[in-house]
Amino acid sequence: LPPCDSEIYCNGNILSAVQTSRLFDDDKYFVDMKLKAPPDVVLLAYRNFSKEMFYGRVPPTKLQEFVNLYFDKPGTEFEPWTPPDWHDKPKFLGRIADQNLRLWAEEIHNLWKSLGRKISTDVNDHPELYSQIYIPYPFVVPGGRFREIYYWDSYWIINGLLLSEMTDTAYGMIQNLLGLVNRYGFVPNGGRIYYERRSQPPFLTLMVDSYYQATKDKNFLRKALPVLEQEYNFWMQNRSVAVSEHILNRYHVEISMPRPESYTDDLELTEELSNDEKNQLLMELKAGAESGWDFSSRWYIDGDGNNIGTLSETRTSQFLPSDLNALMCLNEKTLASFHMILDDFESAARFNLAVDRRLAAIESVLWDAERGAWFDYNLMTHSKHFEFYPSNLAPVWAECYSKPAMGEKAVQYLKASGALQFPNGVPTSLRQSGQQWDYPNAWPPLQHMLISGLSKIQSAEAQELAFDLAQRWIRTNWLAYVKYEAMFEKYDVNGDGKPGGGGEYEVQLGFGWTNGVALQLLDQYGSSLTSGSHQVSSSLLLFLVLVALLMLQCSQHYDRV
Ligand SMILES: OC[C@H]1O[C@H](O[C@H]2O[C@H](CO)[C@@H](O)[C@H](O)[C@H]2O)[C@H](O)[C@@H](O)[C@@H]1O
Repeated sequence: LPPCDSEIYCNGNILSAVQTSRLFDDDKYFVDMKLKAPPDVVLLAYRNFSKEMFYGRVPPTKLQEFVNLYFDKPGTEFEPWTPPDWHDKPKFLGRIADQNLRLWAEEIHNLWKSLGRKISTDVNDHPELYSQIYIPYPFVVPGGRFREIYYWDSYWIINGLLLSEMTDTAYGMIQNLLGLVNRYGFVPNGGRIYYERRSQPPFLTLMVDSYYQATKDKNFLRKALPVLEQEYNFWMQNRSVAVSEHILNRYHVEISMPRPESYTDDLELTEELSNDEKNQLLMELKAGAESGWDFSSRWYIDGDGNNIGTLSETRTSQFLPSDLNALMCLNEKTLASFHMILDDFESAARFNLAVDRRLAAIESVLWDAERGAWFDYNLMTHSKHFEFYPSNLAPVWAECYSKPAMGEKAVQYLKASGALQFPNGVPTSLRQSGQQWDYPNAWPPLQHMLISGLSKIQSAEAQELAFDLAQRWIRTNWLAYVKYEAMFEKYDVNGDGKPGGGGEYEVQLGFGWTNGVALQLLDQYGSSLTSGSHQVSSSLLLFLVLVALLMLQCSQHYDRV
């Protein structure tokens, strides 16, 4: 892969000086700014400017002046845009029985307008002035500091858009991502040049499937399929490992620079290390970002047993993740089904064979019959990592297991795990590491995968649990919305409507995947979900009726007296 060679946005003296001087609260702010002059002009100006300073170290006030002179604030790369396919009464709203939830769903549906972005053509004409990667179709961003398209977020965003009957916007987002595969061979983490050497969980095939299920557009499928296969091959060639006779996937990034958008975090964490250790940790942190779980004790190499561990023990590439392999299995099944739809039986057979191999690999390496779930496999200790994560049930979501009894066992595993004791969602783990992909945070994509998986199991117990978790999640989102008039990227399982926290940046509002998941759950369970407040109002009503009766009785009594 060609490295990101921008001496402004990816490496170089200006990046280092601005970030280490902490001119901005969030390192991502600077690398999202637009250049007011071509990079060579800015680089030369900086060289001359810093030469005049004592010892070449530019004082922060002077540096701020330099930044003001040569950079525009983030966000100037967009044109005003309102999705033309937005309309105010998509059908799914009518299927939501609880009036509070229906009105709230309408507001979430409205949010697509404020989260829609169109990149101006100047980014295409002068890419050297921006870190934003030009993509031709408008798209929906997560929100807050996330001012660009994100790979796996887009799956839940697109599912929400399809419910909102915004098929054209969903189509454009998928075309953008297919275009990125044509350009890079895979989909980058997000639409910025500093993200272009790592990916995120590969959900593009499932996005195409969601779009196909909504439109039945075979022409679209025919054009998308070779690109999806290209992406699949990237993951099989660059992100796989053999364990005995099996091949399984992992996250793995071989670039050892600090992440420009989290520059000072990476510098601080690695400053005491030897060069080799530093390079290794920087690669593992990027693999953590590729997993979408950045960061989590899930990737700490010694994080089993009583020891929580620290971020510097991150060894993401040394795990074969249960959820990534479940996703790859579902991708293989979906690619086989696409070939069947297009009457290419030979290619369908090729992918069905891949599914058989994947199932054998998952069941031999990740499945634990005694515990009844699928666990990440540690390549260093050659053993499974038995901590609780919602991802331990990902094969249920992907329906990638060979016997129905395994699904039922997984339900019992979940019930005994200790993760269901929280009224506001299932936590990301049971460890409080201070990282954002750990306890007490609960994330929308994980809730959705868990609920959707349980709802596919036949037993009444699994179905009831799926509904119960959907009700808890909707209540959490709704309570937070009532309190803050906002949707958050993550929530705290211990507060009734409390946003999540921890990690490298402040909790963000918006929020693309949260909205997509809420709309999907409101659609799936809309006839039975409640906001809880009509229960309050019915008890209030009962109380008022009793008071009225009492007053009536009293007045009759006084009349008689
Ligand atoms: O700036 C730190 C990291 O931020 C992103 O990760 C988080 O937000 C993404 C957008 O919602 C989400 O996809 C990811 O799962 C979150 O952990 C970014 O993706 C990272 O690469 C970046 O280092």
